[in-house]
Amino acid sequence: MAPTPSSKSILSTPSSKSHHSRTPSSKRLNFTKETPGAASAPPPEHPVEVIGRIRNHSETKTKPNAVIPSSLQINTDGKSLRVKTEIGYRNFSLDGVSSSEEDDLDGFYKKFVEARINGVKSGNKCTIMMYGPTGSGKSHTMFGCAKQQGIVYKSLRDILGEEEEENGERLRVGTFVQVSVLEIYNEEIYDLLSSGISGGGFTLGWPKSTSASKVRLEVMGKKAKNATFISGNEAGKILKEVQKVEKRRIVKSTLCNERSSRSHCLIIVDVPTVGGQLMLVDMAGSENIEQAGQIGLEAKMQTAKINQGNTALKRVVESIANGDSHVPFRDSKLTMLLQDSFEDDKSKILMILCASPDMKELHKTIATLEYGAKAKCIVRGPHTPIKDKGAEDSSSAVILGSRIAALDQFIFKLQSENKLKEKERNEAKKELKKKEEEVSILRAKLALVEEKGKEPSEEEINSKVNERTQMLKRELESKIQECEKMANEVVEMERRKMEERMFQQQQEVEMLRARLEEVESELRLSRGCGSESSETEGGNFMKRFLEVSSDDSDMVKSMDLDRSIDLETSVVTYGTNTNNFCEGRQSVTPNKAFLTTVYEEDEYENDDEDKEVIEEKKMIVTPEIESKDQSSSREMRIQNIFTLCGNYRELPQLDINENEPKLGENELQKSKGTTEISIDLKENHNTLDDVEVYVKWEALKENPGQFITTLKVSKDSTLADLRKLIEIHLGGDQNAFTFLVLGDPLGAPVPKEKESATSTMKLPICNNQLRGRLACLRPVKPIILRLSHMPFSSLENKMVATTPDSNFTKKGDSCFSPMIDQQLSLTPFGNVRRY
Ligand SMILES: Nc1ncnc2c1ncn2[C@@H]1O[C@H](COP(=O)(O)OP(=O)(O)OP(=O)(O)O)[C@@H](O)[C@H]1O
Repeated sequence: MAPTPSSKSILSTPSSKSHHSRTPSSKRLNFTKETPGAASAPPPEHPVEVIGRIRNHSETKTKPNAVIPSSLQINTDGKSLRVKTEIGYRNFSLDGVSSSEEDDLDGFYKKFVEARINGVKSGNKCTIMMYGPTGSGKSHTMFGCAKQQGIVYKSLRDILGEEEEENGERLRVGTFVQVSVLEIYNEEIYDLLSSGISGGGFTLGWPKSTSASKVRLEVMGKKAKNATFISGNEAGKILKEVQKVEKRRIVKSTLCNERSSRSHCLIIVDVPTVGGQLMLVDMAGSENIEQAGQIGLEAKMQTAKINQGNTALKRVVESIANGDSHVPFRDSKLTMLLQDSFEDDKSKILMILCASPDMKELHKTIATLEYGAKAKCIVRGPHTPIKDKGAEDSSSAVILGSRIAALDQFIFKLQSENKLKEKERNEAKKELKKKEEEVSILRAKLALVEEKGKEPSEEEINSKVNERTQMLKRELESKIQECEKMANEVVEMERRKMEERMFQQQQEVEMLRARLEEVESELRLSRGCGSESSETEGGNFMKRFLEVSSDDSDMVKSMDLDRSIDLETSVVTYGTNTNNFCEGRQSVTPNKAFLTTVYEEDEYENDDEDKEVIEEKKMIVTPEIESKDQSSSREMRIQNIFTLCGNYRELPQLDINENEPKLGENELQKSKGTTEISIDLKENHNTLDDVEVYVKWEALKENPGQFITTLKVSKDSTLADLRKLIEIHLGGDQNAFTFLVLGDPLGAPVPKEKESATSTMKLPICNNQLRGRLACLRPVKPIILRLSHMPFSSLENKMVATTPDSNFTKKGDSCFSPMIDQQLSLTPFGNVRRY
C-alpha cells in the first residue's frame, strides 16, 4: 500500500496556497495558544462540527452491476475519511462521516441533525450549512427528493411538532415559528417570500421574469433588513410555503450539474418563544470557474461572484482558526449574515461537507475536506476576535426588534385564538342553554303524561260528580222554568178559548130559548090556546128550560132537536169524558129522524172500558105518522124537548120500518161502552096485559133525572109490586125512593103505605103510549152524581178533528144561530154544555 501522503502535499492546491503561506497548517491545527494555567482550564469548545456526507456514485444508476472505483473510504471509527489518490491516500479526521449508501436522508438526519434541532427548540442557535462542489448533493441533502424529505422539512417538522388531527380538528398546536427565506445571488440578497417587483433586481444572464419578481434586501448589521417572514405553528402550511420558495431559486445547468444552484439559499427559522434560531444554508457549488465550464467574460464574472461567498467564508474560517485579530465577515453578504453563527457563544455550526466518490471529483473532494478540517479546528477562547461594539449593538437591536415583533405576532395569534375559543364557548353555552330548555319542556310534558296516567283520587271524582250534578241541576231548573212558562201560556190560551166558547154557548142558549118560545107559541096556536093543561105544560117547559139555561150546576146536558120539516136527522151524543166522546153525523133517509141522548157517568175515568152508558134512546118518527097527525108530530117533538128538560125526557123509539137500519145506529155502535135500549112498540101491542114502565129519577137541580131501567109489569100490579122490582134492580134499599104522582101539578110523592093500593096504571102515560108508563122516583137521600167537569178545550179539539157533513143542515132553515150552524156544519153533533 502506498504511503499516506502528508496533508501538506494533499492540501497544496492552488486555491489554498495563499492561506498556507499565511497560516501554516501547524498553526491552524494548534491555533489555540496555550496560556499559563491552561491545563486547569476546560477543554476548548469547537463551535463548528464537521460531518462528511458522501453521495452515491453518479454512475451507479447507469451501471448498477459494475464495480466503480471510489476515491473515498470511510474509516472504521466512522469519523475519519481516507481519500485515495494515484500516489497514495490521505486521512481526514471529521466529527462524523456518512455515506448515502449506508444512511438515507432519514438516517443521516437522525444521526447528525436531530440533536441540534432539539437544541434549537430549547433556545439554542444552530447554523447548518452545506458545503461542497457542484453536484455533490448539497441541495439533495438539504431539501430532499420525491422519496424522502431533506433536512429543511424534517427540522421544521421537529420544531413545529407533528400535527395530530381527529375528526378534522387539530388536537395539538405546534411551536410558534417565524420563517424567512433569503437568496444571495451575485452578491445581492433577495427576499424569496416577497412577491413584489424588485426595483434593483439583477437580471443579467438570468431569466428576467424570475429576478424581476424578487425583492432585494439590504443588510443591516448582521441581518437582512425588512425581510419577509412567514409565521405560525402549523407545520403543514409552513412546509407548503417553503416548498413554493424552493422552486423560485435560481438554477442553471452546468457541466457539473444539470440543475445547478447558482445562489446561496438561507432559510432562517426563529423560535421566538424560547429565543432559538436555526439557519439552514444551502451554498452554491464551490467549483472554480474553469471547473464550472463557464465560457465568456460575463459567465466567468457570474461564477466569480457566486464563488465570492464561498471564498469569503473560507477566509472567515481560516481567520477564526488562525486567531486573526480581524475576521473578514464583511467581504461578502453571506459571511455578513453568518457572522452571528460564528461569534454568538450560544450558536453552533454544523458544516456538512458533501463529496462525491467519483475519481474525477478527487481534487474538489480534497479541497472540500481540507476546508472542513480547518473549520473543525475553530475553537472559542481568548483568541476569539474582539467584537465590534457598534456592530454588536446594532445586531442585538435588530434581533431584539425581530423577537419583539415575533412575540407580538405570537401574542396576537394567541389572542385571536383565544377570541375564537371564547366565541366557540359562548356558542356552546347558548346551545347548552337551548338544550336545557328543551329538556325542561320535555320533563314538564313527561310529568303531565305521568299525572294523566295516574288514577283519579276520590276527591277528584267527587268534585267532578258534584260539578256534573250542579250542571244537570242548572239545566233541569232552566227546563222547569221553560215548562212552567209553557204551561202558563197553555193555561192562559185555554182560558181564553174557554171564555170564547162560553160566550158562544151563551149566545146559542139565547137562540135556543128564542126558538123554544117560538115552538111554544106554535104549540099554543095548534091547540087553539084552549087547553089549560097544555098551557101549564108549556109554562112548565119554559120554566124548566129557563132553569136549565140559567143553571150553573155541573150537570151535563145534551140535546138534539128534531128537524123533521127538513127531513133531516141530527144525532147528538154527549159524553162527559172527552176521550170517550162519541160523535157522528151523517146524512140519513128523509123519512127518519131520531134523537139519541147519552149520559156518561164518570168523567174521571179515562179508560173507554170503564165508561158507563146511563141512557140511550132512539126515537124515529116516520113521515107516515107525521102526515096523519101533524099536530101529534109536533107534540112529540115538544115532548122530546121536555124530556131533555127533565120530566119527559124518555121517549120511546118508534121503529116503523124494521128492515131499514136505525139512524145513528152505526155511530152508537162505534161508541164504546154505550148500551142501547130500544123500545119496540109492536111488541108492546102484542102483550095486552103487560104495562111497560120506564123508571127514572126525578130531575132536580142537582139531579138530571137519570133513567134507571124499563120494567114490564102486569096492568093489575101496584106500585108496591113495582117497588120490589125496582129495588131488585137497584140492588138494595140504599137508594130509597118514593113514587111521584107525576100527573099531579104539585108533584106530590105517593106515601109508601099507599103504594100497595095504587095501581101501576095510575102512573103517567109515557110518550102517548097506552101501555107505557113513567115511574118517576124521588130519592130519599140525595143521589150523588159523578158528573163531568170537562174542560171545553178537549171538546173543542174533538169538534175540530171531525169531518163535517155539509148536507146535514140547510142554510137558512136552521133553528140555531149562524154560529151554531157553522159548528154543526163542522161537526156531526150539536152540543150545549153548562157547568
Ligand atoms: N445522496 C444522493 N443520492 C442520490 N442522488 C443524489 C445524491 N446526492 C445528489 N444526488 C443527485 O445528484 C444531482 C446533483 O445533486 P445536487 O443538486 O444536490 O448537487 P448540488 O451540490 O446541490 O449542486 P449545485 O451546487 O450545482 O447545486 C441531483 O440530480 C441529485 O439528485
